Amino acid sequence: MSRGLTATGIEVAFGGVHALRGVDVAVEPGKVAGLIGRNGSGKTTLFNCITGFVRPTAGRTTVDGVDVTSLPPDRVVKHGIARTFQTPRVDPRATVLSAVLCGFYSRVGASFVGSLLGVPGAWREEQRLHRRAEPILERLGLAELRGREVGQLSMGLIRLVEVARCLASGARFVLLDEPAAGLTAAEQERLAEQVRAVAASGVGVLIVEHNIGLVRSLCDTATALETGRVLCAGTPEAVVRDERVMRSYLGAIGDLAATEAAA
Ligand SMILES: Nc1ncnc2c1ncn2[C@@H]1O[C@H](COP(=O)(O)OP(=O)(O)OP(=O)(O)O)[C@@H](O)[C@H]1O
Repeated sequence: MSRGLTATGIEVAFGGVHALRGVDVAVEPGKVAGLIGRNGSGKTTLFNCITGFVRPTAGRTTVDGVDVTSLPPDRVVKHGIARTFQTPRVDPRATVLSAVLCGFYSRVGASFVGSLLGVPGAWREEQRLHRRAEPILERLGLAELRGREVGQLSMGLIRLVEVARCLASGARFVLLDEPAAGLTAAEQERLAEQVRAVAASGVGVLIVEHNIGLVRSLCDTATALETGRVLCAGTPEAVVRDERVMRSYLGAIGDLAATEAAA
């Protein structure tokens, strides 16, 4: 059985718009795979496809060899895939801590119901989950904010809370959609450290990111999309230096130059 998350020959059409045309992407356990491409190239559609929000018209998605193509999102989650959204989906009235704990509850649903009903043992379980959440909050720089309502935070930090929830979920594969957007340089560095730590624990990460510096420093592999097709795939270094990628993804040239000037 092949290990990893693979999407092979994925095709998606919205009416006359071919959002994805025969896209292949693979994420190995313990590795970080980057997905780049200009706006509208199909990155989010690929995430939606892998996680069951959009049905492909052709192609196949497998998790550790098990076919999960066209399963609905709640069934895909059970195969060990968690994701974030470009516009975070976190209850703005939840505290930062409870929003992150939701990630654990998605795996141990009974505990949540138990704690609501005051079932004996549920309190101890709750405390155990708190102890697991704390290091993630700490490492992402969210510990001080644990009691704050999510809705009071900046969009960048709300995105980070969603990342924390996702990383806390115990999923074997994590899909992060532009997690660094709106973060300060220090917050981005903490995010990168945490993603590396999660990958080092054996989790496979697929990350959509426009920040080329972050892609180069964080990812083991990269895939560039253009108008729904794979333009180029390989090491991040090879992909960001590929002439076709540079031409297609103009922002990368500026980012690349800035990264090199800073190095
Ligand atoms: N629900 C939809 N209905 C119709 N067209 C859609 C839908 N979702 C995406 N598209 C189209 O599919 C193409 C790919 O969009 P997608 O959002 O996947 O690109 P993206 O690379 O994630 O862009 P961005 O970086 O702006 O998020 C675009 O042409 C977009 O307009």
